[in-house]
Amino acid sequence: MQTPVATKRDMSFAEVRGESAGTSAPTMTPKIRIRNLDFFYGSFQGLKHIDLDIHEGMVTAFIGPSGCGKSTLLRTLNRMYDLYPGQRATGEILLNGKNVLDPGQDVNALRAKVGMVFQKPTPFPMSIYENIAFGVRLYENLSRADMDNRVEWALRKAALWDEVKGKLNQSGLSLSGGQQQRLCIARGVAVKPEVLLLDEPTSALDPISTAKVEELVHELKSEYTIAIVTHNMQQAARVSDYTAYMYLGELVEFGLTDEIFIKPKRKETEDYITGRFG
Ligand SMILES: Nc1ncnc2c1ncn2[C@@H]1O[C@H](COP(=O)(O)OP(=O)(O)OP(=O)(O)O)[C@@H](O)[C@H]1O
Repeated sequence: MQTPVATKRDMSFAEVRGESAGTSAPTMTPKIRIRNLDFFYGSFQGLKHIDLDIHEGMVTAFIGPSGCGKSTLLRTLNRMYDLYPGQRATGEILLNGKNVLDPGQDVNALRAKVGMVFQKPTPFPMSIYENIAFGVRLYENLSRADMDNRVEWALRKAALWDEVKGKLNQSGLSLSGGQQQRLCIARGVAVKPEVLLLDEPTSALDPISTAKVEELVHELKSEYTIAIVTHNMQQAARVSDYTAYMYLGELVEFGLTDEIFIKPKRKETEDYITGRFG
């Protein structure tokens, strides 16, 4: 009889964390390694000693009660906080092995590799076409034909092409909320990032648009590493491979989504998942 091949769903927490479990099962490749990460808003510590691996080609969900630090953690990954005085991070965030917190890190280059989509759809006040071309031009000098192809490619990736192909010159603001959010996702993928950060991307959307964005996350993960913050535990269970449960700036538990939702190791996680918390 043949020995069944281990899938990622069969792996133990130790293997998921890259620790040796004493077996020959393959270990996952971390795209981002977070080590001893602290984050401060002035004197307030928003993140405490976070250690976490975000695996390549997988979806990692950050869940936890309001104010636990989910968005803060997401915003450290592409140094979005740099724009705000008094906010600082210490520790290591290794992207492809290089610490993005190093003072010498080119922040624009980092944001090209690590794109972000925000909670509220934020199209630029310009045409649908320009919403996508604008970001691409910051990083690449494409011919008109190549840019046309890139815009179409990104809109197809975001499952929006069929709805907008006849009106690319109309304002991005003329689209519905759900379409605007998919336009923002198209804008995010258009620059071909390695990692896509989604901060509650469906919280302002109706159930049909939410389902479309969730499908999209599923499609995109074959090419991108995705981290998603969500308040919606069903959504985390549906879209993610790994889940990180946070509380008061600390990472309480991290593991395969199936394990976190079916058999969490920590009582705090179980209380949150089962709705006994808060
Ligand atoms: N600009 C800021 N200045 C000071 N403190 C902040 C700032 N932004 C967030 N915080 C604090 O940092 C902590 C973490 O906030 P964060 O927004 O990361 O939480 P969250 O888990 O994403 O919450 P929510 O689910 O409500 O969006 C909270 O205590 C919050 O009050």
